[in-house]
Amino acid sequence: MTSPADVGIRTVTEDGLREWTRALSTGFLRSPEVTDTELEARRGGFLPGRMLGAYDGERCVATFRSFPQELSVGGGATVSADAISNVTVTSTHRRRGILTRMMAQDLAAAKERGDVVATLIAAEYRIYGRYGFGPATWASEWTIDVPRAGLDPRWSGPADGGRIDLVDAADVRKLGPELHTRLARQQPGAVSRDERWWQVNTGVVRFGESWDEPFYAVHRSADGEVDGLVSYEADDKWDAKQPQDTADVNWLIAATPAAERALWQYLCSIDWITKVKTGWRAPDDLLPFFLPDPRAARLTTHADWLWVRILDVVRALEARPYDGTGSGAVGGSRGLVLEVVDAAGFAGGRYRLEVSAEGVGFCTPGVRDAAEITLDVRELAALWLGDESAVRLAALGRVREERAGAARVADALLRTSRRPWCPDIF
Ligand SMILES: CC(=O)SCCNC(=O)CCNC(=O)[C@H](O)C(C)(C)COP(=O)(O)OP(=O)(O)OC[C@H]1O[C@@H](n2cnc3c(N)ncnc32)[C@H](O)[C@@H]1OP(=O)(O)O
Repeated sequence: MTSPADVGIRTVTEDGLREWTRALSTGFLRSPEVTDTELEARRGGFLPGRMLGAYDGERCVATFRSFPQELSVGGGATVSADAISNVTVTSTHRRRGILTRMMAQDLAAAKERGDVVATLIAAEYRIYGRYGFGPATWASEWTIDVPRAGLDPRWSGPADGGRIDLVDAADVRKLGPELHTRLARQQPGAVSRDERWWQVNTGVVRFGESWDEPFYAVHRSADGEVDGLVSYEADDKWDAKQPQDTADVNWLIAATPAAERALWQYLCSIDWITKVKTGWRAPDDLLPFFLPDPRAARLTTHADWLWVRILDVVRALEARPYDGTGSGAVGGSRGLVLEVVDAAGFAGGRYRLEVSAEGVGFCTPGVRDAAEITLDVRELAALWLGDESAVRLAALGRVREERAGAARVADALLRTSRRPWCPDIF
């Protein structure tokens, strides 16, 4: 067996895409055959310098890809992210440190570029904490038992002058980007969708030989503005002459609660549909409470979703808006001194976070004041967008209070009234 040192990591050239794609499929337990269709799709997403492969001789045995992304942090602000995807190590070469080497190389490059964070959606919970990532957003999936929901079976279109129309893929590519930007601006945890995202998700770019066109429905407000869009599929299930179709939501985005309600109501009103599978929603989604009987929406999955690795603490903490000032939480003190531990050396140090009455954060690095709270950079990632509670992490022994009550101050500063949510998988 080759020693780990003989497995070289290098950036992938366009010529090497077929071999790299074969390794990617192998790692994800898909057929290793690389079709010309898939190769063409991969070529379209090729970013020089951002794809890594590990090679044992000429054979690619590990894959890693990153691409530029904007991560919304609330209040219309975003930070630049190094989005990581397509991470695989072939089973013959696992647990020999190959991922660790690829990750170190990619994160160093991201830091050098000036990215504020790195992001990923983790296949398994236990992989990425060791590299400084923490779960910054969670996602929930419900299955709605439509007959139990208590909705009025009579005509149920929007009563506020809005309307719902079915549209086709070309309309989605035209209308979707602006609507998504509108949603992302107000949704901490949302990530940017580039033109390619819309092409992949409307069948223009295809990885497989077949594509089943989904249904698309748009919600327009009373003044004609597009403020909601859903992509869904339906199976064709019958049981004893009774229609038992499930509507499977690929994605649903809405910029207003009215649009969101109208689209769920629409999905639950389609004849033959007895179940609606919601896809990945915010953990505090409005959905169950739109239904007269919220228990008709059964929670089928609740799991960590977007993992974040903070590379630049100052820019991360200054980018997001703050609801609270943290004032008065501990003996009238305002702000917080955090000791951030980062074994990889990207973001460690002592920082003071202060928040003005207007909700603007100021972060000073290298302060000499005594730390009030000590935490690893992965815990800071879980707290950063407001989802996790420092008091909870302190109870778990993952945040250390150097001053009694400091975790409560952290919560008063960092927590948000609605939870962050990332609607996408990448
Ligand atoms: C963003 C994404 O793309 S998510 C998709 C991730 N990919 C997959 O899940 C595909 C299947 N799995 C794989 O390809 C590989 O097993 C990987 C990529 C998860 C790990 O690659 P490896 O090269 O084996 O990891 P590496 O040897 O660098 O492991 C480093 C450490 O992480 C641990 N580790 C790695 N994977 C796992 C895991 N799935 N569960 C628990 N621990 C893990 C190792 O035990 C090791 O621990 P140690 O440092 O204490 O010894």
